[in-house]
Amino acid sequence: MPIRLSLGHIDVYDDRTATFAHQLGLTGVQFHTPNLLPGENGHWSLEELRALRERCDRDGLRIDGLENVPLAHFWKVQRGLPGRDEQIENYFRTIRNMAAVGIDMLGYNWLPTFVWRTDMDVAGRGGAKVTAFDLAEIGAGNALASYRLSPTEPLAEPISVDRMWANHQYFLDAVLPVAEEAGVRLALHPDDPPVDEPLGGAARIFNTPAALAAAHKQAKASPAWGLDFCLGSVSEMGGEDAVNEVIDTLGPVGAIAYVHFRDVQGTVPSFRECFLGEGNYNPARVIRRLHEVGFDGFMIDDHVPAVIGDPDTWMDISSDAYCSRGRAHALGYLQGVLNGLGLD
Ligand SMILES: O=C(O)C(=O)C[C@H](O)[C@H](O)CO
Repeated sequence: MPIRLSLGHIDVYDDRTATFAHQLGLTGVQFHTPNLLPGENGHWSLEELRALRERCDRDGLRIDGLENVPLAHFWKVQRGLPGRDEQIENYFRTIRNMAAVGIDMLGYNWLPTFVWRTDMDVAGRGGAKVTAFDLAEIGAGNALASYRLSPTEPLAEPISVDRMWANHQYFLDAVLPVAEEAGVRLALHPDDPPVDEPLGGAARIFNTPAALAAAHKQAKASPAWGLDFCLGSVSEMGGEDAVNEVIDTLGPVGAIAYVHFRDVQGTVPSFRECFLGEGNYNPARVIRRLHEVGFDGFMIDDHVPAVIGDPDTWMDISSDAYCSRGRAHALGYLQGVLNGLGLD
C-alpha cells in the first residue's frame, strides 16, 4: 500500500469527527485513548472494540490504529511496580481483542510522567496558539499536568535510567510473543520532550535516534514491534539530521510502524511547536526519504497550532476543538506534498 494519511490523534469520536474525515478526503482514522473505549475492567473488551469497529464501518472509515491504553491499564508496567504482571495479562487481552476485530496497530509510550510542556499558550506564527517547552522552566511543573493522560499520583520514588530500560525489556519480553501470535504491532512513541533530565522523577530514555535504535534491538527485531515515528519529538532531539538518522536506521529494516507528522522550532532544551513548513525539517524531503527507504504505512496529523477561531490545541479533546482549522491546514499541507511528490 502506498504511504497514506489518516485522521489521527482522535480522542472523541462522533458524527462530527467522521464528517470532518470525509470532508478532508480521508478514508482512515487513528484513535488516541478514545472515549468509546473506556476499558473499565483493566483492558479493552471485545464488545467495546467491536462496537468501535462497527461504528467506523458504518461511517465508511478504516481504523488504522489505536494509541495509548488508558493510564489505569499501564502505569504499573511503566513504573515496574508490583501488580505489573496483572496489567500485562490485561494487555494480552487488549491485544487479542483488537486482533479479533481486525485492528492491528497499538501505539504506546514509555513516559511514566507523560509528555511535558512548560507553556500551553505561546503565540506562534501570526499569534496562533502553540505549546512550548523550556528546560529552564521545569521547576514550575508540567503545564500539561491536567491532561487526562498525565498521572494524577506523583511517583513514590524516582525511576532511574537503568530501571526504565529494564522495565521496558520486561514489558517487551512478555508482550511481543503474544502480539506476534495475534498479528498486532506495538509502536513506541519517542520521549517528548527528549531531555536527559528526569521529569517528575522518571528518567527519560527514548530521547535520541540511537536510543530508538536500541529499542529495536530490545525488541530483537520482532515484526510485532515498530516505532511510532513522532517527527515532532525526533525534531526536538536534533532537527532534520535526527529525523534523517531515524529514517536511515529504522526505515530500511521495516521498523517504522507509522508517523506522527508535526514539527517544532528549536531543539531541546527549548522548543516550541509550529505549523508544518516553518519548523526544523522540510516536510517534502522527509516524506521523499521515507518513501525511498520503503516506508509504506500511514501518517497522521498530531497536535496542531490553534488558529483564529479554533478553541484550543490538544488540551481540549472535544470534537469541536479537534475538528479545527489548524488540523485542516496540517492535513491539507500533507496532501499537497504527497500529491506534489506523486505519492497519492
Ligand atoms: O507528544 C506527542 O508528540 C504526542 O503525540 C503525545 C501523545 O499523547 C502520544 O500518544 C504519546 O504516546
